[in-house]
Amino acid sequence: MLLGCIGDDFTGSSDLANTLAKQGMRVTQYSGVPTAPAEAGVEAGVVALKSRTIAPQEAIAQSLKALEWLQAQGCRQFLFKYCSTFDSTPEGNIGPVAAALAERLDAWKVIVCPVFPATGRTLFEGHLFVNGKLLSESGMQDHPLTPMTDPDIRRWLARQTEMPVGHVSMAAVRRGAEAISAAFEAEHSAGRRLLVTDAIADADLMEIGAAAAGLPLITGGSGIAMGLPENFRREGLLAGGGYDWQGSDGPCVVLSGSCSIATRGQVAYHKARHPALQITVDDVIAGTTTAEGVADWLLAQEGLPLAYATAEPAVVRAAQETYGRARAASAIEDLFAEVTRLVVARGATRIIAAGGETSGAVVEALDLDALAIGPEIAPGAPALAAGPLRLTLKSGNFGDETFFETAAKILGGA
Ligand SMILES: Nc1ncnc2c1ncn2[C@@H]1O[C@H](COP(=O)(O)OP(=O)(O)O)[C@@H](O)[C@H]1O
Ligand SMILES: O=C(O)[C@@H](O)C(=O)COP(=O)(O)O
Repeated sequence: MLLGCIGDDFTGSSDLANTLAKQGMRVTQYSGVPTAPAEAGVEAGVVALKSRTIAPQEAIAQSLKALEWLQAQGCRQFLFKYCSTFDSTPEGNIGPVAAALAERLDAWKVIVCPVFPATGRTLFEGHLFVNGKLLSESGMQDHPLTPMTDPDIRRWLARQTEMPVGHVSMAAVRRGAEAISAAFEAEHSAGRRLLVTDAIADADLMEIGAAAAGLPLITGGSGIAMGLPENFRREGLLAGGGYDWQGSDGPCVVLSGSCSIATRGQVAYHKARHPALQITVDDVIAGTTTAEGVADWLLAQEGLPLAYATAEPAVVRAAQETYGRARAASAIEDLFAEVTRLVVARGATRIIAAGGETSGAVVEALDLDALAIGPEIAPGAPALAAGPLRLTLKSGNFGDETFFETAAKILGGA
């Protein structure tokens, strides 16, 4: 294994695995830190954690454990993957985890770059934009767990960690890999260690990737991985070839716990055309909606059934005010976890999950050790395979409104 990756959620990890696979690396995604050594032939290992919104100390502990396993597999470079919208709170967990990994790896020039141009995430003068809007005006300010109210990534990161934050501007990035390396060096000389790096296009990420050759630790969204495989290829270290994808035509269900704008559009589109069951926090907590009931309903439907807790920000806020943010979230996540266990036990072979936390609950419920990476369904969202199961873990804001239909077809082998 050459490149060791730690993802702070399950959708984000599959997004990263997709990028690395498209750039020609043999990738496996692991659910949590494996207990056994990796199988032979894996060039990039992505350890998916569900550490985005847990307590910072716990996120650090899990990330260091993942790092130790990846080191034991022989990795020579490490990547900490977080969200392209920098999903975190003023306490963390991006800053605390990045700082802990940097300390452990003795890394002094640590790139911080959430940019993902294919999904509209760009960074200019340290400010993050989503489809041309400042992060804090993009809808992310209403996220149920990590409301992003400041678009200045340098300022947000500096609230999370005492490790000095620097900046590499677009002016340097546009001059190419050598200039970027020189800018990293200048920041390092000035005592700055977490280097927020501007980029607005794939070409920028390729240059940053080239400048990252040999750096022990890189952090960012999946875009920052684009240029890394080429460094290994140049050294003759990549074998080429990938996973031979085959679909499954078994029963397919869609489970959506994401309340992000793109998912809300997908749910609206889907429920106008397919059977759809709305799940509310009130009903789950009152016990009037049960996992058994939802599973029964899903498996009794024709077409492509959807169970969704997806709701508008005002509805989410009301549930959080009544039950607290954590209780509302875990009520929905625990329900989807149990629904997943039940539908798979009863024969479902295709699962489409929407939302990072939701997908984490779904995959953890299935106790899957390793996921193989199949074709891309939408930018950042690949098809995945584990034994007879075919699944996709869709980040909240990825995919067009037909995503669930398209995913079902690709998981089916189309
Ligand atoms: N109706 C709702 N009210 C309150 N919280 C909700 C509701 N529906 C879903 N949630 C919670 O919101 C969170 C959404 O996060 P996530 O699944 O990561 O989606 P995204 O990828 O869009 O961020 C989950 O913890 C989920 O359980
Ligand atoms: O980088 C991204 O945007 C995604 O890979 C990701 O991490 C999204 O997280 P969720 O929206 O919470 O699924």
